[in-house]
Amino acid sequence: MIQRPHVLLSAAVSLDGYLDDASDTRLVLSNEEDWARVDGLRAASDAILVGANTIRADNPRLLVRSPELVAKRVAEGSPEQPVKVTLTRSGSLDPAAQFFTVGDAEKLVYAPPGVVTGVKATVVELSGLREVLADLHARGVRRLMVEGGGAVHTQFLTEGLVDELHLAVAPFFVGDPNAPRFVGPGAFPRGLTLVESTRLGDIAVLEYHATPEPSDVDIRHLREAIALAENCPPRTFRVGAVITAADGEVITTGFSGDGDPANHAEEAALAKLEPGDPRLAEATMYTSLEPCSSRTSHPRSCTQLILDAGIPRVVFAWREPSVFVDCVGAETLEAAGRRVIEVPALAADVRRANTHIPGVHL
Ligand SMILES: NC(=O)C1=CN([C@@H]2O[C@H](COP(=O)(O)OP(=O)(O)OC[C@H]3O[C@@H](n4cnc5c(N)ncnc54)[C@H](OP(=O)(O)O)[C@@H]3O)[C@@H](O)[C@H]2O)C=CC1
Ligand SMILES: Nc1c(N[C@@H]2O[C@H](COP(=O)(O)O)[C@@H](O)[C@H]2O)[nH]c(=O)[nH]c1=O
Repeated sequence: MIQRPHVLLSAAVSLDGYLDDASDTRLVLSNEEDWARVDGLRAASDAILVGANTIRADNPRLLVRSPELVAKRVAEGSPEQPVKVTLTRSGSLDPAAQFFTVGDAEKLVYAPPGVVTGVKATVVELSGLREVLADLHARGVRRLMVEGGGAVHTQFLTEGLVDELHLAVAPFFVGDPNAPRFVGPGAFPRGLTLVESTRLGDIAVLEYHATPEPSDVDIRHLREAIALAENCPPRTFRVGAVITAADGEVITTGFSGDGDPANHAEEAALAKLEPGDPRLAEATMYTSLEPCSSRTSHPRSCTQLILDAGIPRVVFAWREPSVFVDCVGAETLEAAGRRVIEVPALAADVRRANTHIPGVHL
């Protein structure tokens, strides 16, 4: 299983959810007390990440400011300052930006090959965010603070890669649609629990923890299952399924019509394994649609197949609508003691693959 750092996402927002105004100068939302809180979060991190646009717009230093906090880091055996990290596709970064020129911290730039030149930093070949996190972990980063901006926050949240979210809410409105928002449109699949709310003068600080299920690994495999449905003919429901072993490794996949035109996705995936495969006892079934609970084309429903295979955990995106039958797959599995996790934030992607079915709309 790929290891990644703990990710804490931090932002200051206006009451209407903006990170900045649309002017050339940076909007300060935090007050002194709040900056001190942010400094504490930086000091507790191994690395701080911002998007390239934040470097271009704000020219941040990304340093721990308090000498006491710096001394505490050193006393604990950490470098004086956290590693600075940025992401860019364009490579458009000014070598004179304070990100590169202020402080002795290590600087990492994740970018496609050849686009970044002239900066005093280690340039690492970029693929996806998960690969960035795996690379940071391999470099010893265990706690990553993501400071923004909105494009970066949106990606971390929609990929389910945020463990903690700390939001400072300033008591005013920006009210300008040209200003950057905290997050853009997208599917936000993980739940958040409010664990602390603190008042710092006029600033409200809200601290959330991501719910453990669905995890980022669950989100990744469920999206793989949803993508598999693209292989299905538009005959009946177009569904994809992925089964993983206890270590998260994919052991089989399937989609509607795979192997036999009447096969359901879960059935097709299971048919590729030996009956009684011992990995199934700790497996997770990811399926884009709730497993069916009754059918005419084959003798056993997918719910029954999952029960018979001994799969203890099922993650799905879209609860079956009552188009053909009233499905009770989720309830039946739960009643049998199986763990069932529904991720409705991803249901729109499944509906999109099924608009050929009467009554299914986006
Ligand atoms: N209030 C607050 O707490 C904060 C406010 N801000 C504000 O946010 C605004 C900036 O936010 P925003 O415009 O959304 O930009 P971001 O800072 O999120 O940066 C976006 C840029 O980062 C790069 N990037 C993002 N994701 C990836 C990826 N997966 N792979 C490669 N490169 C990637 C791209 O750079 P490229 O274009 O070079 O390819 C992209 O254009 C500023 O106004 C700033 O003041 C920022 C941080 C905190
Ligand atoms: N404006 C704003 C934030 N902006 C963040 O702080 C960074 C500035 O870092 P530095 O140059 O080290 O002070 C900036 O690039 C952005 O990531 N953060 C907050 O907590 N509150 C605020 O009001």
